[in-house]
Amino acid sequence: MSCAKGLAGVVAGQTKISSTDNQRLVYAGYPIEELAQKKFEEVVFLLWNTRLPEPAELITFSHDLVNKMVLPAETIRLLSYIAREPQHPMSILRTTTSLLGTTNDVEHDEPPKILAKILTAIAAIVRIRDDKPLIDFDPALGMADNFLYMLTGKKPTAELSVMFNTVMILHADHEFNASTFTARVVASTFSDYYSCLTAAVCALKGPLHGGANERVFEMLSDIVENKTAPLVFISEQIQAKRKIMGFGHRVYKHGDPRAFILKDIAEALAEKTNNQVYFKVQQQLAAYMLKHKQLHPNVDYYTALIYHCLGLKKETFTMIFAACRTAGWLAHVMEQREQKCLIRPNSEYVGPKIQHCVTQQSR
Ligand SMILES: CC(=O)SCCNC(=O)CCNC(=O)[C@H](O)C(C)(C)COP(=O)(O)OP(=O)(O)OC[C@H]1O[C@@H](n2cnc3c(N)ncnc32)[C@H](O)[C@@H]1OP(=O)(O)O
Ligand SMILES: O=C([O-])CC(=O)C(=O)O
Repeated sequence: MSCAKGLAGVVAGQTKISSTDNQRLVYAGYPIEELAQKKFEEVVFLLWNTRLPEPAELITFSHDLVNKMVLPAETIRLLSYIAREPQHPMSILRTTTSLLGTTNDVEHDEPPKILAKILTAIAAIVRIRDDKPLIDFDPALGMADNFLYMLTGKKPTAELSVMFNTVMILHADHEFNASTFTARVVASTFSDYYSCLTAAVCALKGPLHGGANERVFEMLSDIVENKTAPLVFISEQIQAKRKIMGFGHRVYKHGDPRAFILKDIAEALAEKTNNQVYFKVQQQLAAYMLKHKQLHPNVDYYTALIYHCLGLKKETFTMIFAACRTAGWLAHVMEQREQKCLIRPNSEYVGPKIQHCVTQQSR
């Protein structure tokens, strides 16, 4: 038996939720470019039902999601300790996701409540770490607006609301990426929702996956703060054979379709918040990477600047990604459960040939 390194090119299962075929991202048949201007809840409905909601259904669905954006008092009490720990926020989120699966009402937790709770928990982690009071959801706002409000304490303007909904939609799903596949493996054993999500958070944390967005901003601030020439910086990194975070993709070899949309949002927000210096650096790095490595920015490249412009700290960036992707993880967990099939591939054994233990008598 031979194996494909990193399962590259291997079709590991079937899904109706999303596709990256032909280098395009499509959710349940709808191109991402057409969905980008919708409300986050509408896209969540699409991912969970593989159809868009009727107007009345959308109102009920959104209302239901938003009204579930509360945490049990006991969870908040525990979070106020856990979130202050010095570990990385993604480690805090890993523990929090697991913790959410141990409260008394967990038996009745279904995807809408789970998604709502995770968003609220992420906002709470950010606020607690900043020593700021927690913000209650506003029933007049949608889910993405509430999430941003609960994170920053400011109600988004109409313009910001459109941008943030787009950011959340573009991160919501991506077929069999590493974290979603992890969630599906756990789901395939008929484990519970929170176990699947906890495993997914662990996979997303790594720098080759969702953890890249934080490293992108680290690189940008390093360049800006040290007044290094971007082209000098990048050529040195490439010569040293280092990977440049936010570039390259396992599936997209001609550019990540999400990055094209996110680039415009990053540019607009950078201008609004006086952060153009970072955007200019990003443009120079991207031009170098295309010319010398034929590599394009991925989804994590421009979101790093977007989150910075929203006033978020870089350590929290991957949690924001996790919040958006929870919608997709839940869709895949539901689908995997319906498929009723254990994921258990084979391995190619490359260890020592058959040998025998030397017993006392044969010595
Ligand atoms: C949400 C997401 O997960 S999007 C991805 C986020 N991750 C990152 O941005 C981390 C940086 N990027 C990478 O590490 C990779 O591009 C990955 C892991 C995303 C995809 O990689 P793979 O498809 O496995 O390709 P692989 O890592 O084997 O790269 C192929 C070649 O391109 C090079 N390459 C790929 N990405 C980069 C990069 N960002 N910087 C420099 N070189 C790179 C590799 O060094 C390799 O070169 P080689 O053939 O000379 O050894
Ligand atoms: O699909 C992947 O490998 C990674 C990715 O872009 C995502 O999860 O959004």
